[in-house]
Amino acid sequence: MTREELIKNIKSKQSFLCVGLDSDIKKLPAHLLSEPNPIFAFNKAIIDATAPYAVAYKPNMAFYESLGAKGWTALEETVSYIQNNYPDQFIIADAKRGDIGNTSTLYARSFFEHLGVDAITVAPYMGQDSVSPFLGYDSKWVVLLALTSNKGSYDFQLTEDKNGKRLFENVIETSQQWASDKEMMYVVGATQGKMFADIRKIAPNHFLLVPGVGAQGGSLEEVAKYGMNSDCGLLVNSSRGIIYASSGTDFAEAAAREARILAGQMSELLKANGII
Ligand SMILES: O=c1ccn([C@@H]2O[C@H](COP(=O)(O)O)[C@@H](O)[C@H]2O)c(=O)[nH]1
Repeated sequence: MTREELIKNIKSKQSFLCVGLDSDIKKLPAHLLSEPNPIFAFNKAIIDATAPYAVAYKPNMAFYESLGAKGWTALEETVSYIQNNYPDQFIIADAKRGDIGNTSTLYARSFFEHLGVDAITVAPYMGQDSVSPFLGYDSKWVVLLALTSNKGSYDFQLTEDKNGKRLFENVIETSQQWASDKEMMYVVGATQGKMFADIRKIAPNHFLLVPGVGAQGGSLEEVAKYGMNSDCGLLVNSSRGIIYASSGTDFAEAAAREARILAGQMSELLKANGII
């Protein structure tokens, strides 16, 4: 999906919601466990219920890989289901990959050519040759970890060099020499609040993938206040807050309700910022 198509979808849906498919076999509603592929059955119901309110889905690889071959099958079926039934949805593999060049090349092939997702999260720690194999695929994206939502973001990402530049700023500035805002986004945690203003000073146009609202307590209003740009420039993810809103037979309706609430707030924020 191109940047223009993503922006068009955000405007027409009046939403910048990304639903996180962190589908944990141990948390599935009991009645799904007798299905031949419980994770896919769960995802399918969640997708059908939330698609009207979302522009993106983000399956996190850990939840699939931890189940071995069955998990990968569930992932493939989920990606195909979205592509066949909701072709306007942007699909992000939250894989946090990145390795020496020849290994990254095969990761890129696996996610972009085999699985066929639109984007993959990549860790910047190993530098340009670990990231560049993911670039140059038509309409595919690298989502580079910049300033994450967790407490550990303080351990390295916020440390300063001798000129006072923080590591996450270095990552964002340097990586802009590798790719444009048409194929690179950054992960910035919703829990980082006012730090979005600092990020917008060095990356005014890039899309930011923002996890951390809902279960982690980040504020959607604050993210929009400091992080929204004239194209919106945000994909805000919620996983547990949506997909586990109920553990009963009404789980899909409950997910739809949570997604609708978030999308309603997003619509107001898009209007308040003159984007729609
Ligand atoms: O900084 C980061 C980067 C990635 N994540 C991932 O996003 C979701 C968040 O899930 P919630 O249930 O909405 O908290 C999950 O897949 C994380 O691995 C993140 O949280 N922070």
